[in-house]
Amino acid sequence: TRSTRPQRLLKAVQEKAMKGDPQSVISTIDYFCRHSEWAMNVGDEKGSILDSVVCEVSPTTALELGTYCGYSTVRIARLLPPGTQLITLEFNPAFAAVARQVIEYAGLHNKVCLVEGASGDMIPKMREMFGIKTFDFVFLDHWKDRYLPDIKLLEGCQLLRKGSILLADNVICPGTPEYLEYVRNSPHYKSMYYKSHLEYTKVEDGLEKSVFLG
Ligand SMILES: C[C@H](C[C@H]1O[C@@H](n2cnc3c(N)ncnc32)[C@H](O)[C@@H]1O)NC(=O)c1cc(-c2ccc(F)cc2)cc(O)c1O
Ligand SMILES: [Mg+2]
Repeated sequence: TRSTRPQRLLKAVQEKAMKGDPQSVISTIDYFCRHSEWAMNVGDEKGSILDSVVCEVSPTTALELGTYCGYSTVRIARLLPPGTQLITLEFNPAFAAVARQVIEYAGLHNKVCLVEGASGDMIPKMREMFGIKTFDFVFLDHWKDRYLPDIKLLEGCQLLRKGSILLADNVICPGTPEYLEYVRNSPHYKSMYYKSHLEYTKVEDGLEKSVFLG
């Protein structure tokens, strides 16, 4: 049967990237998505903004919602110092299988824990599964209508602390109107918008960074 796009992306990584070199895995995926097949990775332009926020926060505990092929997982994990933990949730088993191999190829499997499951089910289990107290950083990149219910779940499970940083992809395209309205008007958050473009295109998109105020 015909391969899937994530499988073709993985093949490009295995054939063209340097094993153990996260930057080469990132560049290979970006090249594949620009010149062969578009894929819904955060991409290089928004990826640079993600990098700068991760460096600024330098989180000890980080959570990613929506792994897909592991592109942003590699971007984040490559910037984390040893002893830190990035937990990434993906509920599609086929995507998770590809992501595991991309993360492994980049040599970052010791810094990443990929959990197969839906965010709504897994968030309440974070504390018992990983001994996590709170998350310093959360990257939201999963179903766009799950962003709002999931931050409310994170709040409800006391997994955010004063100063926790949320960074949300796709707040313009495909768009997360309810989420934006909430974080921009809630007294519990201070938000700012980073204008950019939809990965590998000229379409407007952006990232919303929100600080939880407690
Ligand atoms: C949602 C996907 C990303 C992944 O998230 C996993 N997922 C979902 N819900 C959950 C959960 N509740 N728990 C765990 N994992 C979960 C899924 O299986 C995908 O692998 N991302 C997108 O759909 C996405 C789409 C576009 C896009 C933009 C313009 C277009 F014309 C077409 C598509 C751009 C982007 O930048 C995206 O990020
Ligand atoms: Mg996205």
